[in-house]
Amino acid sequence: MAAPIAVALDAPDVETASRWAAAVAPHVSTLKVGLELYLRYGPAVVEAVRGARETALFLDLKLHDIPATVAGAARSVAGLAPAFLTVHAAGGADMVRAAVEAAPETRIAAVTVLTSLDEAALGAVGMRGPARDAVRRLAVLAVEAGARALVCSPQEAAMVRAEVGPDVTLITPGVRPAGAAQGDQARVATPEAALAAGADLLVIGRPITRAPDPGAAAAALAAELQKTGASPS
Ligand SMILES: O=c1ccn([C@@H]2O[C@H](COP(=O)(O)O)[C@@H](O)[C@H]2O)c(=O)[nH]1
Repeated sequence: MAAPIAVALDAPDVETASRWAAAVAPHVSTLKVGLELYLRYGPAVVEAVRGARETALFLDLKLHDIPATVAGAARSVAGLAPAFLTVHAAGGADMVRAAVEAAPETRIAAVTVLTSLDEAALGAVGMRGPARDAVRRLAVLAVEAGARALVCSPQEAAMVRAEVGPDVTLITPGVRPAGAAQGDQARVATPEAALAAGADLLVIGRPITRAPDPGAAAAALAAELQKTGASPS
């Protein structure tokens, strides 16, 4: 079985993204298309990276606007049949609900607090208190508004799982294999720790795509997760 990893295809051009997709797809469950590619190429890039593969498609557009606009945006991409589409939970319950109702076949994944933010950065934008308090609040709000998936850091996964129960898909970026560069991620953990904490899907970009051989890097991570029993075989 493919490892529960969504590879973030954050590439400057569709040729690079397609090459990465072909290399990693045999080893992982999901391919993630984000703002860098989608804003440049639009829906065509989704078809290009998906190709004829069975791999699930995660459209990470982090919608954040008034409810009517988010509903329209979600409807616009629903035809691409993404397994997941992200919205920011901070857009509020009505906004999350609007996305859920506009794209009923897609799992709307509400981003709680970006994994690049540490306590100081959160304080600077006016969010007082520890990150995990904001994550908890936003997770509950989003699930009550109908979101069936949540995005949080692996450091909050166990707390969120306890809060929202087993049926919500927990997606964790901020995943770094031991020794990998942290880059701009602030709240991180290893893949094994993320799964042990209750994550269902690990978002991993640069540790795979910037490796000399992205296919080999994805295969090694998948094998490691299986060896440690962290991933289903
Ligand atoms: O809180 C969030 C939400 C989304 N992301 C996205 O995940 C990947 C992470 O890539 P790495 O190279 O493994 O850091 C990237 O596409 C982000 O847009 C996130 O990091 N944090």
